[in-house]
Parts: sequence; structure tokens; C-alpha cells
Amino acid sequence: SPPTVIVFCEQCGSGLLCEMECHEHAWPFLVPVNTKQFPQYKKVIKCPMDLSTIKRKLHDGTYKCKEEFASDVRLIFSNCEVFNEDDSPVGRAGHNMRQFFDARWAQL
Ligand SMILES: Cc1ncccc1N[C@H]1CCCS(=O)(=O)C1
Repeated sequence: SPPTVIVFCEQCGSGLLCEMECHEHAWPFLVPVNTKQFPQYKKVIKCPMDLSTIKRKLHDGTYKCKEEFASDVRLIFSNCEVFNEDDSPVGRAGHNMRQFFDARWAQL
């Protein structure tokens, strides 16, 4: 990736990812959803995404631009809205984390 993207990934992406990983409401999104625990998930959610996968992609230099990083983050939250009721622990965590991300992203 071009230097600007590398700088973003190292300085902002990884920092923002860290802030999300340690966020109080990140617990549902830290690792891929366990499809043995949630057998329907694989069928319903065509593009699973989670924070550990984004971390690996960031580290591997997969993101060509910071918007690609942002769209994977937002994919976590859109998947969450598809599978979880708004008024559920995971559903509420998803809304909370999306609001956190949107606010931090706007500050970059
Ligand atoms: C993000 C998500 N969407 C749908 C179902 C489950 C999850 N996350 C799980 C992660 C492990 C703990 S849990 O099993 O309570 C919730």
C-alpha cells in the first residue's frame, strides 16, 4: 500500500482498533462468531467480520485505503443489526460500538 495508507494503518488504524478492542461493549465482536454456538449465523451472515480479523488484515497490509478499514468495521455492526434484536445485549453493544467508532472516525 502507498506510504500514506501505511502511516494510517500504523498510527491511526492500530490505535483506533486498540481503543475498540478494550471498549466495555466490544465483547461480542472480539473474535469471529462461533458458528457451532450459532448454527444459523453462517447461513444468514454472508460476510462475517470481527475485530481480530480486522487486526490481522491491518497487520498484513491488506487495506489499500483507510476507507477499506472503515468498511470492515462497519460490516461488524451491520452484521450485528441483521442477526440481533436492537433490544438485546449484543444488539445494544453493536449500536454502542458503532456510535463510538463513528465519533472517533470523524475526529481523524
Ligand atoms: C456479534 C454476534 N452476533 C451474533 C451472535 C453472537 C455474536 N457474538 C457473540 C460473541 C461471543 C460471546 S456471545 O456468544 O455472547 C456473543
